[in-house]
Formats: sequence, structure tokens, C-alpha cells
Amino acid sequence: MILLDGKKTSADLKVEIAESVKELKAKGKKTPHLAAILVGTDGASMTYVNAKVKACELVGFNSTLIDLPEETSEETLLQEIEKLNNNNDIDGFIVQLPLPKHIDEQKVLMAVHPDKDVDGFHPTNVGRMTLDLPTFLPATPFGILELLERYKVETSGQHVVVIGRSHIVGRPMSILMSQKRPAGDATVTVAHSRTKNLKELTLQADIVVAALGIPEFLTGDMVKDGVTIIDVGITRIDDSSKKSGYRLAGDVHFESVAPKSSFITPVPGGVGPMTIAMLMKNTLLACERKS
Ligand SMILES: Nc1nc(=O)c2c([nH]1)NC[C@@H]1CN(c3ccc(C(=O)N[C@@H](CCC(=O)O)C(=O)O)cc3)C=[N+]21
Repeated sequence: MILLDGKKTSADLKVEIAESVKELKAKGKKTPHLAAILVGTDGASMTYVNAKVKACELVGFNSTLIDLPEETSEETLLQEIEKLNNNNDIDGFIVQLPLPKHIDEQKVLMAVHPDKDVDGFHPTNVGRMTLDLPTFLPATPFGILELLERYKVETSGQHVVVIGRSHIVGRPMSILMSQKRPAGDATVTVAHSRTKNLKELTLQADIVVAALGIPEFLTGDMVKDGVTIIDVGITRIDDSSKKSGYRLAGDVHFESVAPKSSFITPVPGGVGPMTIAMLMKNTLLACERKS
């Protein structure tokens, strides 16, 4: 069993990105600048956004955090987005999800200028991804491709079962891995909450991407020996024995699945840190594309 170490790989990536930033600066080019809009004070969202700001500092980017109260109107949020669209110093920005219920998420994502959409969530960029044109790949699927590639996990001709069809992970992952590309060329099955006989499918999988958001859902009896496991889930579970008051659980029951795996991502320290590193990579790209 080999751990797909997202913590180490993301650290390597950030060193590479920091090198590129130094080169840009040496050439007299501008410093990459990422902005993030956070609406409300959800604990997990604040953790992730703070991690993004910290990553910016580490690689030498400028960063701006726009903190809006929970009760912010859709109109005000759209105005903030327009300001970032028009601010020449900002190379890319993200609107942290989920948004409060009174805000139309699709409307917000469509307001972000595609050239600054480093999350890759705008319909234009989703279309470009689907057509295999240059774009910003969504950070979590991008990070998974990068991990598979760096660990030389064979994907060509392999059967990948993606569990989950979300717009930010399951759906793009299924599209990307079926494409002719590094970490692609796979045969992909997308499973979801309506899938019948899921275990029958996962038992046939060479690679399982668990992205359904149910803690410890995938158990050892559901996979074959030698499987590769990508665990995208990350749920906070109350645990009074921890200083933070919670522990993190993935969508995979690690204890029973790991012994049957050839490669597996841990939670924490797997897909999560890769997501942040790829957001940095997209921001660097956005900055380079401009100049
Ligand atoms: N517009 C937008 N873009 C996103 O990319 C986005 C988002 N909204 N909303 C939420 C999800 C989730 N996400 C994570 C990022 C880092 C970790 C991460 O670094 N996790 C650490 C643990 C962090 C902890 O202690 O909770 C780990 O897995 O090791 C996890 C999850 C980005 N997302």
C-alpha cells in the first residue's frame, strides 16, 4: 500500500510555484494576486479560505480576503464580483462555496469573468474543459490528476468508478479522466445516490474516486485487491477528545480499505492540500496569461 501524500506533493508544488514567481519578478512582471470572497462565518469555509491566504504568502503572491456578513444580499455580492472583475491588479479570484441559501449560486458563478475564474466554475470554462481547450481546471479534480501523475498511477484503459456527480468534483473528474490526457484515457462510470447495486460496480473498479460526502461510506468489502482509492470527502465529526472538538473523516473507511489498496489518499493530508496548491497554480497561470 502506497500513500498518495497530498501534503508532501502540495508542498513540492508550492516550491515550484514560488520559483516561477521569483522568475516573474526578476523579469519585472507583476506579482500574482488572488482574491477570495467569503460570505458568512461557516467554520470549515473559514479554515479553507485562511489556508488559501496562507498558501499565497508562502508562494509569494499578493492576496485579498473579502469578508462579507451572512446577510449580504445577492446584489451586493454581485457588485463585489464586478469590482474584482474590473480591478487590473487582481489576476484571479474565487467565491467560497457554499453560499447562504438566499443567494443564487449559479448566478454568482456566472458573474465571475472567465479569465479570472481560477476555480474553473464558470460555464465558459466548464465548456472549455469538456472540449479539452486551454482553461482553468477546477482545483480539486486538477489536484487529483496531478497526484495520479506524480505517483505514476496507471489510468489508461483502467475502469474508474466516480461516486458523486457534483459540479465541482464528481462531474468534472469523470470528464477529465475519460479524456486523452495524462492521468486520463480511463473508462469511467459515474455512480450517485440513485445508482443500483453500487457494490457490484465498485468491486469492478481499478480506481475509485469517492466524492459523495458521506463519512466512511466506502468499506473494504466494496473494493477489489489492488484498487487505487481517491478520497475526496472531508467531514468534521464531533470528538471531545480532540483539542479542536472535531476529527476529520473522509468518504472512505480507511482502516478496512487501505489493506486492499495499491494506492490510497489519506484524510487529512490527501486531496485537500492538493486543492489549495492547484488554486495557486491556476492563479499563476492567470497572471502569466495576462502578460
Ligand atoms: N469556491 C470554492 N472553491 C473551492 O476550492 C472550495 C470551495 N469553494 N468550498 C469548499 C471546498 C473544499 N475545499 C477544500 C480545500 C482545502 C482543504 C484542506 O486543505 N484540507 C485539509 C484539512 C483542513 C482542515 O483542518 O479542515 C486536509 O485535507 O488535509 C479541504 C477542502 C475547497 N473548496
